Amino acid sequence: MEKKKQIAILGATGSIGTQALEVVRACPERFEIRMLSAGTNSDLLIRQAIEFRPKTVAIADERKYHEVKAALSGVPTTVFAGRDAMEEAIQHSGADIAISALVGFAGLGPTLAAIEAGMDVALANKETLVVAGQLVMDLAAKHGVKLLPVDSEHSAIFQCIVGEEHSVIEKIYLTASGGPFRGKSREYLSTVSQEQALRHPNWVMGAKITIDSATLMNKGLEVIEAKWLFKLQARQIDVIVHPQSIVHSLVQFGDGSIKAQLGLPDMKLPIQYALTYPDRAKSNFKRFNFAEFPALTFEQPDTGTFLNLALAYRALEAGGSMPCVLNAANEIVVAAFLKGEVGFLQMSDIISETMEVCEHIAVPSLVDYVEADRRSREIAAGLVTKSKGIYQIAK
Ligand SMILES: NC(=O)C1=CN([C@@H]2O[C@H](COP(=O)(O)OP(=O)(O)OC[C@H]3O[C@@H](n4cnc5c(N)ncnc54)[C@H](OP(=O)(O)O)[C@@H]3O)[C@@H](O)[C@H]2O)C=CC1
Ligand SMILES: CC(=O)[C@@H](O)[C@H](O)COP(=O)(O)O
Ligand SMILES: [Mn+2]
Repeated sequence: MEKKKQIAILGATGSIGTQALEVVRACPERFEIRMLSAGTNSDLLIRQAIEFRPKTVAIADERKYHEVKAALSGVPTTVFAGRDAMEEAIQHSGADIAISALVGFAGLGPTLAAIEAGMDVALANKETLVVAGQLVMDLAAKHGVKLLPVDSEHSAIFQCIVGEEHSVIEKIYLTASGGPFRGKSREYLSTVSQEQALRHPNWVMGAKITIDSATLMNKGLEVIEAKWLFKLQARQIDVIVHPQSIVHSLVQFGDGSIKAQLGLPDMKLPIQYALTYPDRAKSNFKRFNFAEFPALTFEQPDTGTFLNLALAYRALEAGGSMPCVLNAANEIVVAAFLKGEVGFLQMSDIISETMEVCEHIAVPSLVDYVEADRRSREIAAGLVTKSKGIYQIAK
């Protein structure tokens, strides 16, 4: 009987975190939970900890410490709370693999802590690689740990290249659903609401990534993520819109052959593959039925309407701290859009302006990334405040 894989989940209460726990629940003979974390959702974290009895839990919101500690008094779990709680809980967990399922820049520190603790990382938090790709890849190499993609497109590519030499990869195609506003004009987009933007056609996900899908920033972030995961140049990464989200991505090889990975839109499959790699475990996930999808279609992204994809390629070409600046500005505008402070189209304008004015560092250290993130947020927030009045009067 093989030893059970010991798992830490950063962001256990979110969309990826809860689906990861479904995968673990379905395979108790393979997996055991060692660490769980939440931002503020103490109720769910407590229920998860009572069910899975991890060695450690972390709650970022310090005010929830006593509540979580009291609720887990009958469970052999150490509770950490506050700013460094996730790093501490990871270090003390003894896990073999960490699922990085936090959202945004907040995922970087805990993911680095998992790597430093010698854990493999099942990476959903794409922002970690967008912000500090070189640093993360170097640290993973130094500690001899694997970065296993969870993002559906990157998992698809990873599955397509198993057994292939890196030198035979000519290019990759990342598929994009096109989001809820595929085919819409800029005039239409100027009045769309948060509720409309949150209605993804195929996937149920957290709010931030759902807005990123609607603006195509998600695909921009994924282009940068792919560069680091698969050691590719920007010109080797293309985006193709595929509204059915069945073909999760494709790889073209030097002989012209293309491999694709297909399946129903269900994140449990890429999560499970990352946890069992190099094995492919059985599952009872719902199977694809050709009768339900008589046509799988593909079209070019509308980059004249959705400007974020070009901004992401620009950040990738500039390198250094620019992808970090792009990411921070994007986090600010997405939060502002969700609060009704800026309109849909203003998001790209503010990101673009932030990238123009924020200082660029060619070879950043971790401290430089933290500062670039802070400075970009400051600039973007200032631009949000400036445009807020104009947007609200126009509404
Ligand atoms: N959802 C999906 O299907 C997919 C997601 N991804 C990527 O995976 C990552 C997670 O996405 P998703 O699960 O949708 O996000 P959610 O918003 O659903 O979940 C985020 C998780 O992170 C926690 N969290 C958020 N902010 C902080 C913080 N500052 N400190 C500590 N914990 C925090 C939340 O805790 P709490 O619940 O307490 O707020 C929650 O557990 C993102 O990077 C996303 O791009 C990639 C592909 C698909
Ligand atoms: C499930 C997943 O990996 C998401 O990143 C998804 O791809 C988002 O859909 P879009 O293709 O609309 O960005
Ligand atoms: Mn994706």
